[in-house]
Amino acid sequence: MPPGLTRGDSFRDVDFTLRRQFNKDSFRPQQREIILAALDGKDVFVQAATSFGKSLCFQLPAVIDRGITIVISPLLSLMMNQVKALRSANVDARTLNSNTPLSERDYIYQDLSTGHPRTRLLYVTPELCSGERFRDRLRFVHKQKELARIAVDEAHCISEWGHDFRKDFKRLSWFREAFPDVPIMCLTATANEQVRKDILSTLCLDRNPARLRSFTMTAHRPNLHLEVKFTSDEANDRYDDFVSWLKRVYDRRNEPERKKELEAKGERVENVSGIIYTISRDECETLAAALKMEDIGARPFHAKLSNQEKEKTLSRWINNEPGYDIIVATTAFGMGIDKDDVRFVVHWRLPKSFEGYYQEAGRAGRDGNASYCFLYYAREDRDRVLSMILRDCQGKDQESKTNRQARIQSHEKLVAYCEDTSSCRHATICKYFGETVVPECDFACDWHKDADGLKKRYAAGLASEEWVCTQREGGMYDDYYPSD
Ligand SMILES: Nc1ncnc2c1ncn2[C@@H]1O[C@H](COP(=O)(O)OP(=O)(O)OP(=O)(O)O)[C@@H](O)[C@H]1O
Repeated sequence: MPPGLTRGDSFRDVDFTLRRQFNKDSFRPQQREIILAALDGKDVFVQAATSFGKSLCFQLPAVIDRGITIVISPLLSLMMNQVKALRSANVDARTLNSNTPLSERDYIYQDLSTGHPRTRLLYVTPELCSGERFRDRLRFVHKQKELARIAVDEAHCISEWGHDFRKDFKRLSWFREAFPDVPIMCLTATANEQVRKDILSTLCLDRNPARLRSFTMTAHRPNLHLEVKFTSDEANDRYDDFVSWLKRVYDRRNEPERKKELEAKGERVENVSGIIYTISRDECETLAAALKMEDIGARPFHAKLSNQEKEKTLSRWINNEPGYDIIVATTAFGMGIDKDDVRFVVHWRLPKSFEGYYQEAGRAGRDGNASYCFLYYAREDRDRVLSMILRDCQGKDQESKTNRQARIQSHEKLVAYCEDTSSCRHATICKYFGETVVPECDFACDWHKDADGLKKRYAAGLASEEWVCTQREGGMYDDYYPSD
C-alpha cells in the first residue's frame, strides 16, 4: 500500500468482507493468501485455472483498501460483466472504454479530478491507459495517495510469446515508472514459463523480488471430461455425432426417476446448457438454425448481431429459458460470463491456439460438476487454421515475428494434443503449462476411458496425410473465413 494510505480497522477482516460484500462463506484454497499479500502492499502474480476465482483476489482488497483500484482488462464483455456483478453487490465499480456513454465518462473523469474518487474499482482498456488525459488524472489521484492498486487481468496479453498478444499491454510498463510505490497485481489462467517471465519483466515486477509474491497454481480442471473427436471434410459427421450425443443425454434425463428429480429442482429435460464454438459467422448461423429445426434450443451469438439481440440471447441463456439452452458462438464468447452450470463446450473446429482452446473449454463446469469438452479435429482444419495464422501475423517488426512464431508453436502443440492417442489429455495440458506433477484423471478423458477405442477412432476418423497434402498443395485450405 502506498505510504500514507490507511485502512479502517473494521474493514480489515477479510472474512467479514467476503461474507458481507461478496456473499460467500469461505475462501477457496490460496485466495486468502493472495488477498493478504495484496493487502500487505506486495506486487502479486497469480496464475490459476479457469474458474478458480481470480477476480476476487483484486476485488476484495479494492473494497478493503482506501483509494481506487485500476483494473486493466482486454475484453469489453469481461469488464461489463464484472462491473455489473460488483454493482449488484453494492460496490462502486465502473468502466471506461470505447462504449462508455458520454455522461458516465464525464462522471468518471470528474470523480478522478477530485483526487479522492468515490469509485472503488475502475475497469479500463490498455489503450485508454496510454492517453494523456487519463494519465493526468491518475497522477493527481496518486498525489492525493488515493491510487491503491493496479490489477492487470488476462496478463498473458502482455507477452508476444502468448496467444493473445496485445501491443497496448506492453505500454503498461508506464504504471511502475510513474507510480513506483503503487502495488501491481497480475492474473492469468494460461501462461507458460516464457510468458510468465515476460509479464514480470514488462511490468517491472522482477526488479524487486522481495516485493513480489507469486502464486502459480495448477491449470488442472478435474471435472472437465476432455475428448477429441476425429473427423474429415469427407466424413463431415460433426452434426450427426453431436446431435446423437445430445439426444442420448436428453433421453437419460427423460427417464422417469431422473425426470422426477429434475422436476423437483424446477429443471427442464432439455436444459443442458452448453456452448458450441465455431470459427465463422456463417457456420455459427447455419448450425444454430439447423439445431433449432430439430427443436434444440440453440441460438447464434457473434459480433455482427445487434447489441440488443446479443443481450437478449445472453440473459435468456443465463436464466435457462426454454429455447436458449445452447449458444453457438464465434471465439471469445463466454469470457467474463459467470454461468456456473455450463454442462458442455464443443469446439466445432480446431481453435487457433492451445491456450485459447483451454480458456474456452474452461467455460464449462464452473460449479465443479462433471462437464464435457469435445473438440472436433480434422487435418483439413489443421491446415486451414495454420493458413489463417500466417495470414493474421504478417507484421515485420521483431515483436510481430516473435508472436507469429509463438502462435505457430501453440497451434502445433494443439495439433499434437489432438493427434496423441497414448496420453492422458489432462496430463498433456498441465505439461504444456510447465507443470511437472502429473494430475489425477478419474476417467475424465478419452484416453483414460478407452485407450484402444481412441486408437481405433483415430485410425478410422481422419483424412490421410497424403490426401491432405495434395489438397494443400492445390491451395484448397488457403482461404478461410474471418472469425469474429
Ligand atoms: N471463495 C469463493 N466462494 C465461492 N465462490 C467463489 C469464491 N471465489 C470466487 N467464486 C466464484 O467463482 C466463480 C469464478 O470466479 P472468476 O470469474 O473470478 O474466475 P476466474 O478465475 O477469473 O476464471 P476465468 O479465468 O475462467 O475467467 C465466480 O462465480 C465467483 O463468484
